[in-house]
This record gives sequence, C-alpha cells and structure tokens, in this order.
Amino acid sequence: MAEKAFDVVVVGSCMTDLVSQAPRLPKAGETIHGHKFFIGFGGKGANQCIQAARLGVKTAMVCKVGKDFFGDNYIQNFKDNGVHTDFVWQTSDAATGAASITVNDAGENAIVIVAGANMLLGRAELQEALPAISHAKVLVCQLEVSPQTSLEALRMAHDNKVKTIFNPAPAISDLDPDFYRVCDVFCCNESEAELLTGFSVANVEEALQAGQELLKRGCGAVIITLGPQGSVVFKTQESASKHVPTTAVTAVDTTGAGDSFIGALAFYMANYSTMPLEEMARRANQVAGVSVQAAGTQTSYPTKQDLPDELF
Ligand SMILES: Nc1ncnc2c1ncn2[C@@H]1O[C@H](COP(=O)(O)OP(=O)(O)OP(=O)(O)O)[C@@H](O)[C@H]1O
Ligand SMILES: [K+]
Repeated sequence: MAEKAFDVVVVGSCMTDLVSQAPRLPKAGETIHGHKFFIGFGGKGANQCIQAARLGVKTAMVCKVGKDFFGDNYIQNFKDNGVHTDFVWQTSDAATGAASITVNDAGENAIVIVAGANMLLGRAELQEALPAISHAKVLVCQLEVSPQTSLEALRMAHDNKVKTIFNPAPAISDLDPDFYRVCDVFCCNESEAELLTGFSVANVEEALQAGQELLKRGCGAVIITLGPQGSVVFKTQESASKHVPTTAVTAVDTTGAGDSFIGALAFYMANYSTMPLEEMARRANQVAGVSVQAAGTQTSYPTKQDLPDELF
C-alpha cells in the first residue's frame, strides 16, 4: 500500500455543468435563442479534489459516474489533473451527474441538477476503497452524494486516525449529529452555518456565535468561510475564535470559491501537519482569492506555479 498511499482522498460528487447564456431565462413551454454554450467540470467533491491536486499532493477521487460520454470525459479530466481514478466507478444504471444551467444577461441563473450516478455511490464502493481511505492523510466529504455514504466514509477514516474534513454542502436541516463527532474540521459557508444553527450569520460577529454552537456539537474544529471577509476558525483547545481576514481582490466570478478553499485546506492539512489551523485558513483564503479572479469553477483554480512561494 505504501507506494499507493494518498495524501488526500475525496469521497464525493462529479457533475457536468451544461451552461447556456441567454438574454433572459425561458418561460415554461418557451424556446429562446442563447448566445453562448459551454461544458464545465463541476461537483463539489471533484472540485475540491482537483484544487488539492493542483497544489501538488497525491490525490484519489472516490465517486461514481455514468457509463456515458460525460463519465468518460470526467475520468479523463481527473487524469489530466493527476488525480488517481482507480476508485471512479462507471454505472449503466444512471447518467453522470449533470447541472443544466441557464444564465441571463443580468447574471441570474436557473439550474436543474440531476445527481444521477452520484447517488449510487454506496457501501460496496467504500469497502473497495477502504485501503485508500484508511491510509490517507486527509479524507474530505460533502453532501452531494447520499449522506449515509458520506457519514460512513468519514467514520472509516476517523476509525483509522485519518484527519477528516467535512463540508456540509449543500446543507440539509436534519443533519445526522454523528457527522459532528467524526470530523476534525467542519468547514461551511455563511448560509450553511445559518441553516444548521438557526442563527443569522451576516457578519463576523454573528459567525463567531454560530461557530461556537457548531463546535459544541463535537467536531475538532470549525471554519466558517465569509466570502471577501475571509474565514473564522474555532478550535476546541482554545476558547478564543480567530477571524482570518483576506486580501481584497476584484472578484470576476466567485463560483467554486468555497471548493477551492476546502481543496487548499486539505492540501495544507496533508502536507503541513503541525501548521496552526488559522495559518492554513490564511493560506487557503489566498488560494480561493485567486479563484474568484477568473471565470468558471475548475478553470479558475490555481496550480502551485501560479501562486507565491510564501504559500508553500
Ligand atoms: N470577493 C472575494 N474576495 C476575496 N476572497 C474571496 C472572495 N469571495 C470568496 N473569497 C475566498 O473564498 C473563500 C470561500 O468563499 P465563500 O465563503 O463565498 O464560499 P462559498 O459561499 O461556498 O462560495 P461559492 O458558493 O461561491 O463556491 C472565502 O473564505 C475567501 O477566502
Ligand atoms: K471562479
């Protein structure tokens, strides 16, 4: 296993984004002409894995895609980014996850997500991936696959003393309380923190309260990301939370910033095990801050070569 041990293993989703830009959103029953179409690689799990890989760690993705053109294409995308694909399964029982997105000239969108093959990732696949999960330095999970699958993967990692990051996105209000107990770092954005705690999280002050509440539920540490205001970090060993501000940048497209932050966090946790969590958050802010300055999701994620040496 030694030569196969991964720094970061992500158990999560792959989605193909089918994006149409049009002057306005069509009404029910209507057909309109758009002016641009493109296909993008998305899905929170895959995004986070690819960001970690681009920073220079050995990564493996554990996911399921369809036995179709989009599935083949996605596997090639992982390979192009140096992500190990032995645990990417293809099924004939569902299509590769897809998000059909229409964006109007005002920047508003209408989106239909069909999770498809993502929902067929289950216990059998986790058992096959157990050697990789149990020998990883860091395991990352989200909620775009079945929550039971995410929880089981986190448990497997936790039982094997693998560091775990859980990103409760997209948020569900009835989150199993066991999720808190099996994650070393619980990392969410403002709206997820609001939904999970019932507190308003509109500013740093309010984020401090929500973070303390999440921490009390049993995780090792909590990070709440706050867009241009950076992030806040809470640790069980310290009563004081820390606001980690970030450098102001001109945002072009913030899509995928949260996933860039988490992929970077996974990279730092795997590579710099003794670095204080707030320093990892400071550096992850910088990486995600680069992603907001370019269009798209994975297309905007920096590689090690794009970033200043002081981040490594
Ligand atoms: N306008 C910005 N300027 C600088 N950094 C930003 C900006 N927006 C986001 N970031 C960086 O990205 C991180 C994640 O952003 P955010 O909290 O908006 O996540 P998110 O809501 O999950 O994002 P998204 O849903 O757009 O992927 C922030 O903690 C910050 O480091
Ligand atoms: K972006």
